[in-house]
Amino acid sequence: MPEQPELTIQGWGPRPATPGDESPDGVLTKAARRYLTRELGWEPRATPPAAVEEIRLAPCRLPEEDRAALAGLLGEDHVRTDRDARLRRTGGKSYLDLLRRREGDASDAPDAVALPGTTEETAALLALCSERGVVVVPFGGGTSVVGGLAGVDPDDRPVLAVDLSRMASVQALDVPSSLVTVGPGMRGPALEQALAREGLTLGHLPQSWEYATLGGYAATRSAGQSSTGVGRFDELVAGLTLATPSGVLELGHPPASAAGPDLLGLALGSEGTLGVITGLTLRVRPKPTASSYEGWSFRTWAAGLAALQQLARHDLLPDVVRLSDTDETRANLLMAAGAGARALRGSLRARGRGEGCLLVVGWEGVPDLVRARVRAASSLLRDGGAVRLGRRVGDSWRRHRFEAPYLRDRLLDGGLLVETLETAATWTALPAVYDATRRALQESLARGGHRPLVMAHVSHGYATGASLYFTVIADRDDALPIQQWLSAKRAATDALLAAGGTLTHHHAVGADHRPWLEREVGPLGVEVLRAVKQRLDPHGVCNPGVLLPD
Ligand SMILES: Cc1cc2nc3c(=O)[nH]c(=O)nc-3n(C[C@H](O)[C@H](O)[C@H](O)COP(=O)(O)OP(=O)(O)OC[C@H]3O[C@@H](n4cnc5c(N)ncnc54)[C@H](O)[C@@H]3O)c2cc1C
Repeated sequence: MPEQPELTIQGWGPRPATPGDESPDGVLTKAARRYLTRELGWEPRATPPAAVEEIRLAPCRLPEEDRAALAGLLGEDHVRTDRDARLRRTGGKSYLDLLRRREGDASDAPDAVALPGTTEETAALLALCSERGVVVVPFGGGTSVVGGLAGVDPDDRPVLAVDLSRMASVQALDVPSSLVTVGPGMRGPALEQALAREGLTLGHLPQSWEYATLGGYAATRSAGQSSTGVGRFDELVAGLTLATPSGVLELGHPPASAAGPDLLGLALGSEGTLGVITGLTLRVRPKPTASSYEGWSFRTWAAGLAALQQLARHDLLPDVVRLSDTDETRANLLMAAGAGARALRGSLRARGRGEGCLLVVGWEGVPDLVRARVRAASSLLRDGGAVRLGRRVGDSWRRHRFEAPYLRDRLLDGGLLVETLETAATWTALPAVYDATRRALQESLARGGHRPLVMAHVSHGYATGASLYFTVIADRDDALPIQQWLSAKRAATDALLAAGGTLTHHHAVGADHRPWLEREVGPLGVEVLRAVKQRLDPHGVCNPGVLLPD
C-alpha cells in the first residue's frame, strides 16, 4: 500500500491528479468565479494563508519529567514536541480552524504528541496522564469540523495529542462472519484495499474518506455518502476496545446480545471524552458486482421531498440519496466545468426543465437486485413528477464526490467564507427545519450588506425522516471573520433546534455544539454522561473541551 499523503496544515490536500481533469488542484473555474461574483457581489481578492514558518506556536508546557515518563512507556521516537509534529495535530478542518491557521494562529496546538502502538501502551499512557494531570486529545485524521480537537481545558493543563497512526492495520478477518478487526488509525482507502483482496467492502464513504480514520468515525458517529443503504458508521461497529484511565473495556458482542443496556453505544460518539478507541470490529459485506448511479430532476423541493418520503415508506430508498434544493442545483450547474456538467445542462434543456431540484441516486449490489430496486424506485420517482436525467449525471457526481474540500481552499484564498452545517428531522418537521435554518443563515450573513448563498441537500434518508446538509458561501468580513461565522452558526443552531431538528446528524458535538447539548439530551441526560465520565476518567483528562457543556 503506498503511503497516503498527510493533510496540509492550513487546508485540505494535496490532491491526487485525475486523468482529464479540467480544474487541477481544485482551481476555481472561470464559470464558478463569474457565478459567485454575480451572486454574492464578491470582489475576488488575494487572501493567501500566512507562510507555515510564520505560524505562531506557544512554547511546549509539558514538564520534562512527564515527557520522559511518556518516552519511557512508548520509546523516545514516539513522544514528540517538535514544531512540525505539534502543528500537524493542531485542531481540525472547520472553517474557523482553517481561518485561524491561515492567519498564523496555532494557539490551540497541543504541547506534545504521543504515538502509542498498542492498547496496552495507550492504557498505560492514560493512567500516567491521569495521575500527572496531562490532558489527552485522541487524534485520528484531524478532519473534525466541530472543534473536536480543540484541546480546551478549564484548568489550563498541558495537552497531549494522542496520534493513532501507528495502530493502522487489519488485525483479523473473519470471512464467514463478515467481520474485520482493525486498528483505529487506519483510513478508509487502506481498509478498502485490504478487504477488496477478499472480495469484501466496508462501504463507508464520507467526503473526508481520503484522510479520516476508522477510530474517528466511531468517536463521532459519522455517516458516509452511501449510509442510506449501508448504514451509518455506528451501525457498522460490532465491537470495540476502549482504553480509559480506569482500565480497558471490551464492548459489543456480535452477532447479538440481550445482556442489559448496550455499553457499546456509550463509546460510539464519545469523542475522546471517555478514553481512546484502540480497536474496532466492523461489519463488512461482499463487494458489489453491479452499480447504477443516476440523476433525476424535480420541479420543486417539495415535490422532491414528497417522492423521497414515498421511497422511504416503501423501503425503496437507494443506497445513495442526495436531493439538492433549487439554489444548490443552480450553483452546481453554473459552477461546474467538464463533461458531466455539460451533460447535465444539456439533459435539462432537452427535457424542457429549468433548473429545478437535482436528485442523485445510487444503487449497489448484485445485478438482479440492483435492477429490481432501480425499476421499483424509478416508477415511484416518475409518479412523483421526476424526470430521469440518466447515468452520466450520476457517474459524474460519483467521480467528483471527494473534490469539494480542495475547492474550498481556493475559495478561502479569494476572500470567501465557506462552511457547512447539518441536522436531521422527521419527514413531518423537515420543511420547517429547512426554512428556519436557511432564513437564520441568510439573515445573519446579510448583515453588513453581504449577499450570502445558502444551499442545502438531503444527504441521507430514513423511514422516519432525513438529514439536511447546508453549504454557505459569502463574502468574508475581513475585519471580523470569526464573529461573522459564529453569529450565523449560533442563529442557525437556535433556529434548527426550535423547528424540531437534531443538534447534529453526523458531524458530532465537539466544542462548537456543546452549549446546545442539554437541549437535545436534557439536564438529566447530561448528568448521566458526566457520571459515566467521572467513573472512567476521574481526573477529567480525556478531551475535556468537547461534548459536555461547561
Ligand atoms: C471536508 C470534510 C468533509 C467531511 N465529510 C464528512 C462526511 O461526509 N460525513 C461525516 O460523518 N463527517 C464528515 N466530516 C467530518 C469528519 O471527517 C468526521 O467527523 C470524521 O469521523 C472524523 O474522523 P477523524 O479520523 O478525522 O477524527 P479526528 O478529527 O481526528 O477526531 C474527531 C473526534 O474524535 C476523537 N477521536 C478520534 N479518534 C479517536 C479514537 N481512536 N478514540 C477516541 N476518540 C477519537 C477526537 O478526539 C475528536 O474529538 C468531514 C470533514 C471535512 C473536513
